[in-house]
Amino acid sequence: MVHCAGVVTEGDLQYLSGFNNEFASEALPDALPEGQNTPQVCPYGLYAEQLSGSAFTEPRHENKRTWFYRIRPSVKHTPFTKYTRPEVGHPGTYPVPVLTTRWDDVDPNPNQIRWLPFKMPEDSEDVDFITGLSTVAGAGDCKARMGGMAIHVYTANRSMVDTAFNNSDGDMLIVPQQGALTVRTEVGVMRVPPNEICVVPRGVRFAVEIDDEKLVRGYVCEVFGVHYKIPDLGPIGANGLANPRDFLTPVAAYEDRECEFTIINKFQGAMFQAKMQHSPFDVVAWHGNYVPFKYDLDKFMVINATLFDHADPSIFTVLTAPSGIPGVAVCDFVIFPPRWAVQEHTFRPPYYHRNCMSEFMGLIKGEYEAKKGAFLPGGGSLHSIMTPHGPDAKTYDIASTEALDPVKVAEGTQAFMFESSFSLALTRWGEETCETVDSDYFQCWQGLESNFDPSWKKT
Ligand SMILES: O=C(O)Cc1cc(O)ccc1O
Ligand SMILES: [Fe+2]
Repeated sequence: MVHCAGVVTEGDLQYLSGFNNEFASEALPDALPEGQNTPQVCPYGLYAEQLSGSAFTEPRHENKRTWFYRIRPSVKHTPFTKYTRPEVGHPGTYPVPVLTTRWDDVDPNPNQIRWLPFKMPEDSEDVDFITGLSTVAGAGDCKARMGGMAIHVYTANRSMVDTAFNNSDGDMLIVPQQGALTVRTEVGVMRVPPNEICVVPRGVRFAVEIDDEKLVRGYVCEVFGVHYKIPDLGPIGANGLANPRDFLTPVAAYEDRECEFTIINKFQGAMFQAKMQHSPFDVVAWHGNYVPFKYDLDKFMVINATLFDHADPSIFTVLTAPSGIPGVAVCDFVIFPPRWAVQEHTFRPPYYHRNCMSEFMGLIKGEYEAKKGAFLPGGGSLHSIMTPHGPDAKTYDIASTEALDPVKVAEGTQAFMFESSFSLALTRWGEETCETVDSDYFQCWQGLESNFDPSWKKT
């Protein structure tokens, strides 16, 4: 057997390793045209089709496109018509999902918000990734394309069948919390279990399949007008945090299948559908750098304070969707992975703070170090711009008196944050319909008593 460096095999799937590489992949030998993109006739009688992820004229290092060599061009479909998602859910058990980009649904709410785990569909409901997607919060305009984002949660108990999603609005970062997803895309197939994440760039068609009879749940961060990148490392050097080689892009995989297929298109926040008589997953070969990818969060090379004080969470940035302002993100995807805490004479948990950024947090597994036992996997929290937050009273008491031995913190845990420079607005679904807002959240800080002692003396 020949081992090809840069090709990673997981089960029956193969991936190409690297971030933002110029990749090439063919499912049949010689399916990629040699030396040019658009030959008069392509190998195997395929059609050439370019998918652009940047303006044609963007600087070379920002330029993104992929050439598909496919059985039929994507344009062979019936006209788009308005699509209404099938009614699923009902108040009291599984709340009706709502997908929106309207950020004035409810009055602004600066309060600290915590959600108990988002509710799963019942057996009697047929819910797939698309019908079970609900918008929790967001900001910015998907039309202006000057930056913006939407946070969604998905819950599902069915695979998408003969249906693909085409999001014309934004790139989707998908964070599975429960249940593995098989993400079938035009580029190839990815298997994404919890503790891995994937990104499907705007316009790349995909379908989410789940294992039989399983319930799945997770979080999605959609960004408008920008793409996710790995952050610059500055003085950290050439290595560290999320290393480029650990990002995996699927190899070409095609199906030549004639059947009635539905393309669901999210365009300017509205949903449309078009029919085609074949599978859109018919790309036999492709080359380019505008591709979906996945990443295993356990591969993150953690850097932290090794002597004293609490480092800002930007050291845990996995991916960033930069705004045009240097160092300011439309959204950073930050994790709080297992790591050693060794700081001396330090209050080790997150500090109390008010931030000029919005912080949405989710929990994939375990418990979060600032709110042990009270912030649950599959739930969430939102600490809006300038809204105070920090460890709960119990965490404060423990962390201000504990012996500061080296300890492994967050073992078996994976909490994450979508941190945005946008002032995120809750949707009605996020604030009411979802039925999991924990109205007692503020109580967790009410036990923080004054320890002030004016007679205190330096020793
Ligand atoms: O609020 C939070 O829990 C997230 C967070 C963690 C941290 O270690 C420092 C700042 C911060 O916002
Ligand atoms: Fe915070």
